[in-house]
Amino acid sequence: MTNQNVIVSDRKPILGLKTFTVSVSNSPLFSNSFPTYFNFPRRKLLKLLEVADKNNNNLVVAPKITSLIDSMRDSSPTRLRSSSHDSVSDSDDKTSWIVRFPSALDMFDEIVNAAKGKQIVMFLDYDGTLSPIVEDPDKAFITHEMRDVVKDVASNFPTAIVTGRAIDKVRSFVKVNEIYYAGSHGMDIEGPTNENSYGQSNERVLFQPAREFLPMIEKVVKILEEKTKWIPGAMVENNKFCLSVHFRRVDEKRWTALAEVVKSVLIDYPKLKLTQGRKVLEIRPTIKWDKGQALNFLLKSLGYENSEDVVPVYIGDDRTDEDAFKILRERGQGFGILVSKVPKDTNASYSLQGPSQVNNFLERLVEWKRKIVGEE
Ligand SMILES: O=P(O)(O)OC[C@H]1O[C@H](O[C@H]2O[C@H](CO)[C@@H](O)[C@H](O)[C@H]2O)[C@H](O)[C@@H](O)[C@@H]1O
Repeated sequence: MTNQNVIVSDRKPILGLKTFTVSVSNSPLFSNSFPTYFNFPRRKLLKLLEVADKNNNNLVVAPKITSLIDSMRDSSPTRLRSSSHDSVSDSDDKTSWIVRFPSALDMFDEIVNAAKGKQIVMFLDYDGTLSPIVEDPDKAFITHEMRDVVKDVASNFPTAIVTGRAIDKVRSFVKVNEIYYAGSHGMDIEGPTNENSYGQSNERVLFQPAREFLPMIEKVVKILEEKTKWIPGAMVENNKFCLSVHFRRVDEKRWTALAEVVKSVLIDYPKLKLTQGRKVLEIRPTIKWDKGQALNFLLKSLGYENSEDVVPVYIGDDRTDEDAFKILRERGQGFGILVSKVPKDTNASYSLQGPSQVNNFLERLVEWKRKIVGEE
């Protein structure tokens, strides 16, 4: 049993169950590093865990592959489903959802009234927020109109793009230098490269809390590229301090195989964790750092750590943006705006239906700011 990683499936507490599904890898018997699954009686499993513990092996509690596949089917953040037994229809759901999370365009006056005399700081997610979701991640371009409005926003408010992508990639799409970029889900933070209206420039790298993981991520990218190349449509994207395994173009029949490859590779990397976005499995360091922490870091860098006079506005469409929405709720400041056409479970306060509504919202914000500056 030495040098084996034991994965106990199911998140249920161990003591309550009679049998468990266990996967074993790295054994000479299973050298292809695909996980092998066994059903174990509870008593035998506890013995196995005892041995694993004595041998200092890793013990990882992981979700069952079936629950991973289920959540791969869900959109991100989790889509709300109407429950058939209480005969709530999809349209009823949508109506009650839009009442709870009204359009940020309809609530525009409330938002800017709350910001009067205060400093708005803008946080913008990239994919699905500034650019529409497309099949090929390398072709997720933004429109000229969106680029222009982002530039205008950046010259009126401190602005950051907060993304799961590598900074270099997202900068090559956005092509605006007067803003902050927080790439790799906030684990790579850079300041503006051109001086912005706030005199902030040339600081470049501000914070990289996962620097030590760089070689590990590079290695895992290579392993996954190799192990997924037989799955048509699968694509591994190196996002510097994290990586994405895309399945948007993979036939659903092969999702289980892909998820199993990813999970089997991760068995050897207990310091990496698996999360999910929109048709993408994301692998990142287990450090306690996410888009919400990046938002706090940037507000602190801008001098607003304990300020009452700041209104952070965060616009995003993905499960990972929920970390930032949650931080805004905890701070009791600003507004989270979820970009979604369908009801989703969210910590945001308002909603917008897609990048073109985001564009409208940003235009109105710039107009409003120009008007109040003109009046002063
Ligand atoms: O934080 P974000 O900026 O939203 O980045 C999250 C992921 O976005 C990208 O993938 C998503 O957009 C692709 C292009 O539209 C789409 O093909 C894919 O299915 C989406 O998941 C990016 O490629 C990923 O690396 C990011 O993790």
